[in-house]
Amino acid sequence: MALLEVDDLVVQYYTDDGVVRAVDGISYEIRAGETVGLVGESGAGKSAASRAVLRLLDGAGEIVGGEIRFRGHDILELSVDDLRAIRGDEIAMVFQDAGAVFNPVYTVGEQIAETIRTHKDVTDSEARDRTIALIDRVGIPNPAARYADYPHELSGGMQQRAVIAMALACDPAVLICDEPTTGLDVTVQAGILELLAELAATSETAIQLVTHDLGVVAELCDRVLVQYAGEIVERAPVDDLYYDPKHPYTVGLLAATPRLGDDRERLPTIPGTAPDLIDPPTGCRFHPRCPYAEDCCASRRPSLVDPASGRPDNGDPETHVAACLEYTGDLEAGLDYEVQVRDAADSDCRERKQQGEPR
Ligand SMILES: Nc1ncnc2c1ncn2[C@@H]1O[C@H](COP(=O)(O)OP(=O)(O)OP(=O)(O)O)[C@@H](O)[C@H]1O
Repeated sequence: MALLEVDDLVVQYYTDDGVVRAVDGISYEIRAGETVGLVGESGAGKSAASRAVLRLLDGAGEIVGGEIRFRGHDILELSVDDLRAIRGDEIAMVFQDAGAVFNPVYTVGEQIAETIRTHKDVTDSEARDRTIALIDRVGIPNPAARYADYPHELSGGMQQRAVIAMALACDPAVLICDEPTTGLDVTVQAGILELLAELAATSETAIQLVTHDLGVVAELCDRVLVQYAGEIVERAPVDDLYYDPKHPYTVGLLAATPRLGDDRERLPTIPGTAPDLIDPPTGCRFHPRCPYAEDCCASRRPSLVDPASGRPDNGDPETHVAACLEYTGDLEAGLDYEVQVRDAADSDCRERKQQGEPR
């Protein structure tokens, strides 16, 4: 059964330049124990979608449509107190920025223990013991001694482990990790990813992993949602997405992801940039960057369909679906992915030449 169900969610930010529709009608569900990747380039609205789950949008942001249900209860209808009871207890978030999680004037251990005391009926010493066990579990050496450290006394990698310990404090049913390794050096990143993989494998905690890195998704996730310009353009079990991607955007992202044994010196990038969400492109939002775009792509908005049959998404999270007019029989020339990968590599090469960079 689904723990978390997001249905036709719409999130807007109000800015001086206009209304940014950061999330525009996305739907998905997450079941106990599974790890689901939400992937896409910067500005796709992944963070907005994830923050909306806990109603943690900042002042400029608003959920203007849709439903978010946790264990069947609509989160958008909950009172602030009921929401607080769920936050950090049943659903926890791991942000990129440890500074936003820990207060610099209290020790890391006190802050984790306080979270436990807020949500669970435990004595001070039980909260302390549980905290030390958590600090140990996330791989911080000398956990009893680290309990008394202030946040700034931990290295960047250790701080991020502490953030994860804080998120795990109450054994949440759902853990939302938003770019949990961004800004950390490669070795530290690998350690954090290993920790999350271990967590995914050994606990019933469902993980929603937000990242721009398909390599990370391949390592950790069971299923993937690909988000582009506020919309989900493809959804698939992880192997299907890697071995048989259906949306030209996903193909571009995969071409830009390094793989084991890759001997290309430089990876291709997707030509163009992510669109402005104040005034997104008409029709398929990817069409201005898509090598296969035809006239109809600028005027018709594709919805998620089963690529094999062209039938609308049946809502089964395991079904592979993609939003491209090719699968409803509307494209005349069709898709030829080898061309896209080659063209992307060529255009990348041309750009570098123009910039005088070595190939
Ligand atoms: N606090 C804010 N105020 C105004 N606009 C915002 C705010 N936060 C995000 N946006 C806008 O919403 C859109 C989606 O941003 P969001 O951060 O959700 O994307 P993302 O896919 O998570 O990208 P990134 O990986 O860079 O965080 C962007 O156009 C962004 O400029």
